[in-house]
Formats: sequence, structure tokens, C-alpha cells
Amino acid sequence: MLGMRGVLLRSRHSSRHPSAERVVTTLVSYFRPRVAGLFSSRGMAANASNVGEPKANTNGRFNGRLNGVEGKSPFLIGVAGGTASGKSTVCKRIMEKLGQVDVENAQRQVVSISQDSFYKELTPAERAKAERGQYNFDHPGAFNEDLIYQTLKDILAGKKCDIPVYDYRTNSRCEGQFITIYPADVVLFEGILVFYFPEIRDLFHMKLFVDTDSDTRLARRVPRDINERGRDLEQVLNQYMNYVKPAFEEFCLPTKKFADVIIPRGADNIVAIDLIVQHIREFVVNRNQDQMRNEGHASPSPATSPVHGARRPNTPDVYFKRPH
Ligand SMILES: Nc1ncnc2c1ncn2[C@@H]1O[C@H](COP(=O)(O)OP(=O)(O)O)[C@@H](O)[C@H]1O
Ligand SMILES: O=c1ccn([C@@H]2O[C@H](COP(=O)(O)O)[C@@H](O)[C@H]2O)c(=O)[nH]1
Repeated sequence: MLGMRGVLLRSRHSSRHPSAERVVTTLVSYFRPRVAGLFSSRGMAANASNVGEPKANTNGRFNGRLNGVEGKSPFLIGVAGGTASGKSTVCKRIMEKLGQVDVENAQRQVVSISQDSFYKELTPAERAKAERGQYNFDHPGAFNEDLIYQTLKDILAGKKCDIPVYDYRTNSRCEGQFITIYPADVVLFEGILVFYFPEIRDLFHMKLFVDTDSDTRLARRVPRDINERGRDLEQVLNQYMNYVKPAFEEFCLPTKKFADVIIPRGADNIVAIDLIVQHIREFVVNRNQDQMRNEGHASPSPATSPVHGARRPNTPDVYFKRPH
């Protein structure tokens, strides 16, 4: 398959041209973007939410000045993969590498949202089943597809959104609790079936699939569900054998083919995460420059701008070439 030390990357049209799987190399390592807090070692929240009241951003002209302001359309990234494959850990790593852990909530420019926030409300009968580990949370029908679609459309339209908070211990939403997502530069949307629904899948600018082997995933899921989600061992294993594993094979794994980037070994794959981060940076730099130009501000000149000066005319920052 592809080279590039464990990161598999496909062009958008690779399904039509299966022989044309591409190796991505990048030209942007020399970018020293001045935009947003995305590019320094400080300023990005480590946690996955963009929560809090908007505040004036005082870090300079480029620096996320639209944060918290409606109308800002983000770079939307879908992150799929089996249960406990490391989806949320990969998102966390991306956020860490893009930014500043200590930044104030309202200045966050990268936001991560979980598909699990969009589980349907259960009927009393379903709830009783869920408590016995007999409800299938891994079936596409368990998710509120319409709410996911509408929320992502709102996010892409730069609207502020309220996301339900989900409690795995009760298998239900926390009543009346929401996380406010403010307009951001980059939004990550992660979950087992984020590429399952075609209309939702088509909204993503970039699609990642975290590909961790199933033994490792089970070995991680068992302690996580016991320690963090209030389950006992028998319940976890029964649910896994009856629902999680078959649904992974039927609904999740087949969506791997839609991914632009497949990340073997999840968060351990630093090369893949670094490439993804570079691609995101490039998008944000270019978007902010276009925005400045559209607003009638002079573009940074090649002589003075490390961003522009490093760029050759008509040369894409990320390009694809055929594997040798
Ligand atoms: N690379 C890794 N090495 C060790 N443990 C990991 C790694 N990635 C994730 N984990 C752990 O595995 C569990 C599942 O990871 P998580 O990122 O929550 O997966 P997902 O979001 O796909 O369900 C968590 O307890 C997490 O801390
Ligand atoms: O109430 C619930 C809701 C979900 N689950 C399980 O969670 C995983 C999805 O979350 P990951 O973080 O991707 O593992 C899914 O496999 C469901 O089985 C649950 O057990 N209870």
C-alpha cells in the first residue's frame, strides 16, 4: 500500500481510481503562521469543548478575531473508528498540537464534539433494556441523525450551537445540560458512525478513520467502561459480543473506505497526527489571508511575510504524488 510510515492517505476520488492512492507530502513545514493562537505552543484548550462566554480577543489582528462571532465557517473534520480506537484521544492530540492549552474558553479555535451527544432519548422500555445491557447503542438507528445534520449545518453556517451533554452511566442525556459551541476555526466531530449517514458524511472537509486493532480496542474498552462508565465486567463483555462487535463489522468498518486519512494505531501515530495538523494549519492560514484580501487589506508581501514568502506561486501547500 502506501509509504509514509504508517499513515494511509487517499484522495477524495480514490474509490473511482483505486490504483491512485496517494502519498501526501507537505510543503508547509516552513509555515510560521501568524494567525490565530493555533500555531504557538500556548492558547489551545486541552479539553474538547468550546465552552464559555465570548470575550474580546486582544491578541492581534489575525488572532481569532471572529471567535465567538456568528458567521465564521470552520474547517469541519470527521473522525470515525471503532469503539475505544482512540478517536477522542486523537482529537485531543490534534487540539494540543494546534494550540495553547491554557487559552480561555471563548478564545478556543479548535473544538471537538462527540457523536455520542446525539444519542436518541430512550423510551422507558428501551431504558430498562439499556440497564440490562440489552440495547444496541452501536446501531445507526440509536443516533438522532436529523439533529446531527442540523447541528453540523449550523456550525458550518457559523452559528453558535448548544450540544446535549450525554451521561453513559444513565444511558441518557443530562437533562437541561448543554455545551455551547462558539464559532471556531476548526471543528472535529468524532464517533463510531460519523461517516455512516451520507448527508452527514458529505459535510466534512476532511475525514479521518482511526484504525486500531480490535483486541487493543476491547482491552481498552473494558477498563474504561468499568472505571468511567459505571459498568461491570460481565455487562461490558455481553454488550461487546452481542452488539458492539457485530455492529462494528456491519456499520462502522465499511465506512473506512470514505476516509481521506486512515490512522493506524491511533494517538500513537505521531507522524499521521503531525501531517493532519499541518494540513489544518494551512487551511486556516489560507482562509484568513483570503478573508483579509476580501476585506480590502493588503496581503502580507512575500518579502515580509513568513507565510507568503515561503510559498511558491501556483504551488499547493499539500500535494499528492503517486507512490513509487
Ligand atoms: N495510544 C493509546 N495508548 C494507550 N491508551 C490509549 C491510547 N489511546 C487511547 N487510550 C485509552 O483507551 C481508551 C479509549 O480511548 P478513546 O480515545 O476514548 O477512544 P474512543 O474515543 O475511540 O472511544 C481511553 O481510556 C484512553 O485513555
Ligand atoms: O449509553 C451508552 C452510549 C454508548 N455506549 C457505547 O459507547 C460506544 C461509543 O463510544 P466510544 O467512545 O466511541 O467507545 C458505543 O460502542 C456504545 O456501545 C454505551 O455503552 N452506552
